[in-house]
Amino acid sequence: MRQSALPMHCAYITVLCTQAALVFAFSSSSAYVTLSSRKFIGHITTKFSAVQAASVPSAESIAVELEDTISTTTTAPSERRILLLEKVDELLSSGDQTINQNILAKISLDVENDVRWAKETPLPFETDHSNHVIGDDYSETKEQTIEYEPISVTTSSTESFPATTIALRTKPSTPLLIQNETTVLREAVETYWKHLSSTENNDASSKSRFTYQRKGNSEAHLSDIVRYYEQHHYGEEKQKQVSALVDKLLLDRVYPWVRDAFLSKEDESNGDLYVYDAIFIRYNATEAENIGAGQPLHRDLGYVSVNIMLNSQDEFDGGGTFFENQLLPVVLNGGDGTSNDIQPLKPLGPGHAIAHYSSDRHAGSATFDGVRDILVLFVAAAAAERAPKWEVAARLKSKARSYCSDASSIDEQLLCRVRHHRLAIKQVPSDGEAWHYLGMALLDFRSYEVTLPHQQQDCTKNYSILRLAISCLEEATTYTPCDGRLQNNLGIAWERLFEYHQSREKENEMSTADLSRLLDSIAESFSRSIQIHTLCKQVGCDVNTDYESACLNYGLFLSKLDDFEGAIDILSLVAANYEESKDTDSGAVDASRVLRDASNLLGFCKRQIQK
Ligand SMILES: O=C(O)CCC(=O)C(=O)O
Ligand SMILES: [Fe+2]
Repeated sequence: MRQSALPMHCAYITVLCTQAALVFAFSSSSAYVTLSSRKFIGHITTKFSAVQAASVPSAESIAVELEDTISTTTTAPSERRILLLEKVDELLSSGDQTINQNILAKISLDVENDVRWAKETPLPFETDHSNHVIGDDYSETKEQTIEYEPISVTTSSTESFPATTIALRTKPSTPLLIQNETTVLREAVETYWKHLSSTENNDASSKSRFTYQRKGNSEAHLSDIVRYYEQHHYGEEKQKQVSALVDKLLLDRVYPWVRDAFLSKEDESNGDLYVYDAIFIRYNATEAENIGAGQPLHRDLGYVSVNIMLNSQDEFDGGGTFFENQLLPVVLNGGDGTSNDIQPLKPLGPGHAIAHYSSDRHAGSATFDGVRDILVLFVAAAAAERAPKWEVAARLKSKARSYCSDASSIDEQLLCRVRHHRLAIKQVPSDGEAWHYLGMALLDFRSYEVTLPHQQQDCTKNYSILRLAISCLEEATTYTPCDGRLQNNLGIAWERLFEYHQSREKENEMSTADLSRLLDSIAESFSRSIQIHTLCKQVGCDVNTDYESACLNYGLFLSKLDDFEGAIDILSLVAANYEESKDTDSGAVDASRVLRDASNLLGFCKRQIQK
């Protein structure tokens, strides 16, 4: 009851509906494409003939607007952000503050509900010392300040250039759990799992809320385990041991560490730390499919994620946590695309941990052999007055779609999404994900507008929205340059601009320089997306669908330019997987459609060359 009424997603994959593959359909005499996988967006032909024949701005105004682009290289970041947001606000006519206030009130209510829910779990809040008596068993482990060190990457060979911290790691002297403590916890989970499998379990609270249901992954919520021991009086001693250990772990080690390492730098008072969710995860390579046991790239909900290793590296091959930002040196320095020195991060050994901002995109790299056990704690803060900005932003982004679904019309729905991401940026102006989603919401809005009957269209406005969407996506790349989906979406957005200019061929010959700049931008975005996904794959991160989409999009783009050889090179990277995917039942419908389209397009390109 309680759980089902409340959101309890420990993590979320950031799904973007327009993070589309351009779906290719082929017939014997002509090729055509429709855009988008989940949603109909538009219709173009191979040669970019007119998409729309509505009234259009003059050639002169187009030229001015192209020059007018808010450049990510020449304008100061803060000034650029202000200019962009002013344009978004104009579109939203956001003088209407009550709409914003209503959205924020809804978000606050969600936060309050989650805090209330967390209070009812047996996991202590930071200031709960008095209610949670640490058991005798653990009093001998002296209270000790957790020592830690950063794991960083350097993006410049200049020594004065600051390194970027990816995560923090506990030092050898202070693991979060000593050996017999990891044993107690692992045994407790085993016992709990046995109990679940031996009983016909209809209790909603013990049903899985794990986001990544995938072969080879098992999980158990820490609160359910503690509660299980409390409720089943599983030998008085045992019960005391498990809850005392969890209390000690949180109150004496995790909270002080998180506060010292992450919150002491914050300028706002963030209130009481608590565990938003905590899960044991077992990755079992034997049960997993051939891609290994792991989790795709995602962000966690919460402020800081603490990932504790529970068993020795001798017991498994692969594994570890991979962070997108580990690619910064390659992506920012235009590296050669190899990642020999990029390895998923691992704590020093069992009982040790790494901690990172929950909003940094990361993945559980594939465990290829054996079993890897971890305990992940998602730590958040229950502020007395209002939720911390980062939490409001995270919720605005993750709720945008569902909260906007009941708007009265499609364009209201789309603008509502724009508004959510705009508000998220107000909370955290450097939130790359919010800029990405804002850009995509604008792109969807513009795509919807161009499907309206011509007399209802305002072509100048459509064009400005497209430019604005592109600028927001570009802004996102300054904060999250290693997001391969973002690069793919930017490629799609640039292509829309190219199509727009193609459709206006008669009125306005685009200058050769502008045209070639645009074509370069499209190719650069798609190839960067492919490069990033390739690197992610090399470190055991499951990005197959995104990789295939980027290859299809790039191949399609090249084939539309009649560069069939280039398209064949790119499409060959994935088309062979189509035959394989037909033999397995693992592929999602969208994924196999992308592969099928890549395979069909490859055949088409080959025939064009033979002609
Ligand atoms: O396998 C890992 O290390 C990543 C775990 C993780 O990201 C999560 O559970 O949210
Ligand atoms: Fe995670």
